[in-house]
Amino acid sequence: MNNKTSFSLIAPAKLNLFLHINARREDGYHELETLFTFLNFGDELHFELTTDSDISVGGDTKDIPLNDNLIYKAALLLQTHCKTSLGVKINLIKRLPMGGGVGGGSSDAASTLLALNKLWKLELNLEILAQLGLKLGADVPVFIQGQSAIAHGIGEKLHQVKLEQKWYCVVHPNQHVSTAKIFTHPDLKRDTPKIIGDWKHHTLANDCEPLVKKLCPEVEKTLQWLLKYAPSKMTGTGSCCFVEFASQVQAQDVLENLPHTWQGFVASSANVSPAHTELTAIFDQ
Ligand SMILES: C[C@@](CO)(OP(=O)(O)O)[C@H](O)COP(=O)(O)OP(=O)(O)OC[C@H]1O[C@@H](n2ccc(N)nc2=O)[C@H](O)[C@@H]1O
Ligand SMILES: Nc1ncnc2c1ncn2[C@@H]1O[C@H](COP(=O)(O)OP(=O)(O)O)[C@@H](O)[C@H]1O
Repeated sequence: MNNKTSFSLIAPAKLNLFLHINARREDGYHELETLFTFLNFGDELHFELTTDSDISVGGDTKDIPLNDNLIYKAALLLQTHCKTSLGVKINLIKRLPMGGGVGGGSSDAASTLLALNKLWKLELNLEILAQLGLKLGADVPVFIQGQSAIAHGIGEKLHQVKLEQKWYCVVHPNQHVSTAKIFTHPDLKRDTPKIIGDWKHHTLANDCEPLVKKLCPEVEKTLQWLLKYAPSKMTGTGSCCFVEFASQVQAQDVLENLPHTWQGFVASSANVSPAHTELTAIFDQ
């Protein structure tokens, strides 16, 4: 292990390649089954060690009050858990749309936990970091474990899967969809049976899609527009929609034709989270 006192780390996007909701639990959370893949595109976080125990977060954070910022919450949680007197100065470059279903906030939190575990030399294992991460959001553990996976439970029980590398064009229809609003809506489909046997032999869908399309016509319009190129899907609780291709050129072609009212990006998928790949390169090589 080296003694780096400052470095940058990606907080990659995720896609839910399918998302089934099986039941609603008594605590309001939902039992789900979802297939996570990571993308080679995301926010960028810069970490600088300080010895004064202060945690500061700067950069593209204007819209989020410090105490609500998942980066700050993650750093504080880890500092408190490990009773360290070290601090950190964090800078965020935000590239992922907020409330877009690509997991930006959760990924920021996970990359913060992974980075500070190294910077503060805490040596917690991924299991402990994932348990801490779960306190911040149901999506955080998959970013901590860093392997494409089918998730069960509320998203924290992970079964690693190996997927073929694909190229995606991800489109943000300029709509913010609140995860809590979708999960509390009476019209959400919550009764998809659990997958029995191999998931590849099942009809796979995103159970949030019909409701989000109804509440948010721009999402419906985006999915329709993308259909010209390939079968289109929504990720998570929206609002981002995506199409999958074998080559970068095909995905880039969609992006180049995108109506100006929407934003998008092209990225390849990865079975190992790019945050883990980068951390290994920084600390273990
Ligand atoms: C739906 C998913 C699928 O990947 O993604 P997003 O679209 O938000 O990215 C996630 O499970 C979201 O994870 P995350 O965004 O971390 O959720 P949390 O902060 O824990 O919870 C946000 C809200 O969603 C609801 N929630 C979340 C997860 C779950 N399994 N059941 C739920 O009912 C809870 O009511 C909570 O109020
Ligand atoms: N660092 C952060 N980046 C993004 N969102 C954050 C962050 N900290 C807190 N949030 C809050 O989390 C919410 C969900 O954000 P995000 O993870 O980007 O969406 P989604 O879960 O739909 O992918 C945002 O609307 C925002 O209020």
